[in-house]
Amino acid sequence: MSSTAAPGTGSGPATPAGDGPAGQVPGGRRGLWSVDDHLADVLGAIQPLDPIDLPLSDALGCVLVQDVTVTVALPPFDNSSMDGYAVRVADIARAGEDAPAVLTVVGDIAAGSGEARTVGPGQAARIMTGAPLPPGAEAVVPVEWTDGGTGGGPATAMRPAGAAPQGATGEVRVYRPAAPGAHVRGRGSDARAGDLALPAGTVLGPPQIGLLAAIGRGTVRVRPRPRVVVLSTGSELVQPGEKLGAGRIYDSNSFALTAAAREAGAIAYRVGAVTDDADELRATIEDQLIRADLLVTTGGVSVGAYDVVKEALSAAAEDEPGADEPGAEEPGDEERGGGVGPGGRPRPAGGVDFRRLAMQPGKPQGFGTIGPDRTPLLALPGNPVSSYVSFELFVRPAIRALMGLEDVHRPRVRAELRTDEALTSPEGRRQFLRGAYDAEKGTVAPVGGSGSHLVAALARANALIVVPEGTTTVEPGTETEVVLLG
Ligand SMILES: Nc1nc2c(c(=O)[nH]1)N[C@H]1C(S)=C(S)[C@@H](COP(=O)(O)OP(=O)(O)OC[C@H]3O[C@@H](n4cnc5c(N)ncnc54)[C@H](O)[C@@H]3O)O[C@H]1N2
Ligand code: MOO
Repeated sequence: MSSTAAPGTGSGPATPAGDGPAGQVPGGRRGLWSVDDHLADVLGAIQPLDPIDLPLSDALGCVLVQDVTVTVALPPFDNSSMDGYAVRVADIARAGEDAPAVLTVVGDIAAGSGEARTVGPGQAARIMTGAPLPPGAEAVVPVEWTDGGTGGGPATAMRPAGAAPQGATGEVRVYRPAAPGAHVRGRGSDARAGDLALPAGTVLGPPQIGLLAAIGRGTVRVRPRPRVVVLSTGSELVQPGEKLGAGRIYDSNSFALTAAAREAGAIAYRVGAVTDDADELRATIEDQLIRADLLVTTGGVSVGAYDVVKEALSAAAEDEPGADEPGAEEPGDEERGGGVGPGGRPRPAGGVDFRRLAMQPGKPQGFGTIGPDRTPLLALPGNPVSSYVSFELFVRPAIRALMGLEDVHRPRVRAELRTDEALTSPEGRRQFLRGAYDAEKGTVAPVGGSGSHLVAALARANALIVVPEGTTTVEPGTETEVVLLG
């Protein structure tokens, strides 16, 4: 790798971009924001959502905010782990193939039985898996160790109670002894009442949901899934399924990003494309605020005459107190407030800040808060690959931070670059190339080129190859940093 920067800066602490023609100050008016500074700015403005009580069936993937104690022992009572006969061990101590113990069957105990008859000396109760061990019984012998009450030698199964009700009475021959507790699942052997079932901070996966149900919890206190509204902009956009006119393209961003938001754990709402009309966009955003914990827009953040997101949200920010923005000094470098930028420059409490990042793709970005609840809004560039890469790097961590998850980032690995020709990357930009990562070989190969319109190549990729800011050429065989996509 011909490099002037240490590889792997993508996962390191915030570092100044220190590059670009416009200056050396990270987040400064004329500077480029580094990827890390932008991410830190976004995450710095995100608070985990307030906890709520959720029905168990809606809590998958959520973070528990309270310790949950076992109230009902697991299992709640001694019960059989086999279909068989509940017996007293002394009665079958000398049982063998040729000398079976013959016991009187005192009845059936099905799973769910409440009161069961006591098993006395010389007696057995026919018992089903999960049924409570009756008083007096000390062990269960599986039906395969008996004649099943037929008198016809070793059984393979019980006779159905409906077809052969006599199976619950009569005699049973037992061919093998059993130790006390054999085939009995003891009360509290899994968890005892008072034990900690799950500590606060647990991410609820299927097994944890199962445990909560097993101990009888109908609702749990968790941080909810964030509601994420995804809104694409562009008068050229047509919804899939509709007829494509001249100069029009299908809206793929809103679909890709809504799917990505769901995959990240959010409840995602896709809002079909809004045309390049600032009033319409403002009205749409206003309508959507009611159901949004986070807003994501795509398109309209560059320097064109119809870059509507910038126009609409910059105008909105002008109404915010303190939104003084005299003299943006170069195209694409306008900034709006909401917090304190990495350069230490104070920003007003609300509004969206449009900035350029030392990154490719994904250079133009907007971030800020909007509406009375200061809902975070990330304005992503419109190019499909740019918006997706930006989502992975900034929106996904934001969603996961809202959920209260500790682990907000995609995993990163190092892999050997497999390519015929050296890769080139623009000086001063952290490049995220699409790649095919092979975990077995520990290699990654570029998929498609660096163009931010290459959606077909993106669909064949499973990773992003990170080329650090100071690197302009990466030779085949170089160990590179790779972000693994889901
Ligand atoms: N003079 C300059 N032009 C551009 C610059 C620049 O610095 N100076 N930056 C370029 C970069 S980098 C990017 S990225 C784009 C970002 O532009 P916008 O965010 O304003 O996005 P649009 O202009 O609306 O669209 C860009 C491109 O993507 C297509 N698009 C938009 N939305 C969708 C969608 N929902 N589904 C599919 N495709 C979409 C759109 O048709 C355009 O082709 O600006 C560069 N220009
Ligand atoms: O930065 Mo743009 O996102 O290259 O395509």
